[in-house]
Amino acid sequence: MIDPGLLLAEPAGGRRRRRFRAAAAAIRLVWRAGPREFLILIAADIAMGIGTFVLIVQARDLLTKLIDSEAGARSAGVALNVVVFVATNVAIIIAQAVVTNRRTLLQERAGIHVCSEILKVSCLAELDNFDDATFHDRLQRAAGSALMRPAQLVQSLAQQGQSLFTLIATWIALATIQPWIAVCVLVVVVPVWIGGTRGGEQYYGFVRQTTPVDRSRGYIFNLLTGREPAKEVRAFNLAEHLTRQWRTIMEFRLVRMRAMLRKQLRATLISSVGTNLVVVAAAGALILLNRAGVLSLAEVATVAGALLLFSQRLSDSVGSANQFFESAPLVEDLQDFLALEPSLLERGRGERVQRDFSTIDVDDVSFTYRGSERPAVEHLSLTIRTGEVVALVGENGSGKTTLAKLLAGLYTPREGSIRVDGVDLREIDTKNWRENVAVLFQDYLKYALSAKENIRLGSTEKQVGLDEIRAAARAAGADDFLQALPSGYETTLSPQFNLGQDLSLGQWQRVALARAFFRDAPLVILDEPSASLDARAERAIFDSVRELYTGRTVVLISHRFSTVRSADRIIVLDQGKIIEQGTHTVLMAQQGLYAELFTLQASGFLDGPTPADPDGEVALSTGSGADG
Ligand SMILES: Nc1ncnc2c1ncn2[C@@H]1O[C@H](COP(=O)(O)OP(=O)(O)OP(=O)(O)O)[C@@H](O)[C@H]1O
Repeated sequence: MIDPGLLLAEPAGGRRRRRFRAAAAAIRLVWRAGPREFLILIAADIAMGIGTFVLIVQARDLLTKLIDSEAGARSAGVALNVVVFVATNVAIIIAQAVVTNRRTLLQERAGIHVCSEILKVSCLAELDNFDDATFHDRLQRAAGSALMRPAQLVQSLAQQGQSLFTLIATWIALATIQPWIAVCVLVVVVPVWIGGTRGGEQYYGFVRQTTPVDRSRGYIFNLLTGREPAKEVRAFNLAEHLTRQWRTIMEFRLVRMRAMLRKQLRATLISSVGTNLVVVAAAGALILLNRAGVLSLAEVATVAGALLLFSQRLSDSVGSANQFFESAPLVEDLQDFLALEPSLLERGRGERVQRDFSTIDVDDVSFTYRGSERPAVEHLSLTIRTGEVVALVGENGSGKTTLAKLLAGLYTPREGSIRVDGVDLREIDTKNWRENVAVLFQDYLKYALSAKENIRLGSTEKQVGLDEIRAAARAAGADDFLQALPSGYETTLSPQFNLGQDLSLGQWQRVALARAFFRDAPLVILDEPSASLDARAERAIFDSVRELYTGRTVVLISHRFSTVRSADRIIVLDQGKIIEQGTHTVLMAQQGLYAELFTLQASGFLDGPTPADPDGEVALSTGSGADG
């Protein structure tokens, strides 16, 4: 479990400058998402500000005429004032409705736009990034902010603009009636505004502190609710234990949240008490000024109305400023995450390779995983020629899968290089190289999609019919059982979905093999392709490997020696280093680690101890040994 004390410090740099950058970034993102809605919103906000100013002026004129003027002059002007007042009010109501409507639409558009930008970066990121907790934290914060924050930031800016506009308009109206009150209001309002906007910043601190534990919380929640983990969680009675862990995290979160909310509450109290004090003090002043004969009754009524509006706008302004300070750092995070895109794109660009390349040179390659101290592979050198079937064997953790991932271009060597016909993989277009590689991973994915789609995902660019998909399934020995499913190849391979059906592990492995067969690539990497296959299937498939992959290069990883003995070359890895290589016969004759492991495995099938057989003629009771 993640240490709850793992708190990340806020990034360094000028805070004001960063907020300004965030606001600019949010405006850019929202503008790109919906320029039309954006313009309509701005126009409506400005119109509402102007409308409010007109309302105050009209109200003052109206009251002056009603209270102070002669009856004749009164009736002439009042009608016009009433018409303008009502029309302005209606215009404001319409503008408000438009703002609400367009804001919802713009928020949705901005969410879609930002989410697709995040997906772009996340899909471009290298496998290496996914081994990095900080990357996951950033991704989580970016994804958490994507739907709402940019639009919220722009909205808070627009609201702030509108509130400020109205505040200034009201203040000017006040100043024209009674300058002293206007000056007093200004002196009190500024500190109230600053104090009230402290709360927004607190939220970001809370999000940053809790991101790592939030990811743990999500992970445990998925363990407790997912279909895949359900069997083990039940078989090992893990539910209580995991729920307790989940609660501990939630309580940690709650403690942090309480502290944050306390600070926010303090800020809100400062602001609302301050604002109300302004209104009460001003009302008292108005009564005194009226009694002293400085202000007429009409002026008192107008100033009182303006002050009420002022206090309302002041709370709006504090509210939107809080929202700004809450959203700005999150948008900054989002912006930083999206800023990874150009460098990732640049890293992925490069030369294209020909499909008919002739050699892959692994030259003194070392690779250490992030956060690991020991290299997973160290100073590896080998040459793989087109058409060769090369097998990688070795004990658990010896570096076979790591070498396969390096060959597939999923990781970049920390030292040394992998060259395809002399060109370093670092200089080859990533997407293009991946098109040339078909990998069947040890932990392949079981897509909860139709059987057809599960195979077709091997090559989404191919426009083919069911016949080609069935041909790949047939090669992997999957056609019969897929055809027999309730809706044949259209059956969803998961009971989580309507009329879906699961497969056995061995059947799944055949589907995954079919996917790799379907990807017509010149380099095929099969990592433990027969781990779940029955003896007959294994024999049938590996007897046909050469025929299926004629002219292609196959890198085969397996602990089942019956699968690898027919390879052109067997590479034996130990603690990340190549310790032996050659054909089965040569390696058996060397009496090294390969011979030892082979003999050990073969003896498991026999009654008595088995001497190492240099010709590979060990009588396996499964009968699964191909010719060496
Ligand atoms: N993502 C990772 N982050 C850190 N270390 C890793 C990662 N993946 C593998 N390792 C480590 O790298 C070393 C080599 O692992 P690798 O998966 O290449 O071994 P392998 O020979 O394929 O093992 P197996 O036969 O068990 O599949 C191991 O010590 C393993 O713990």
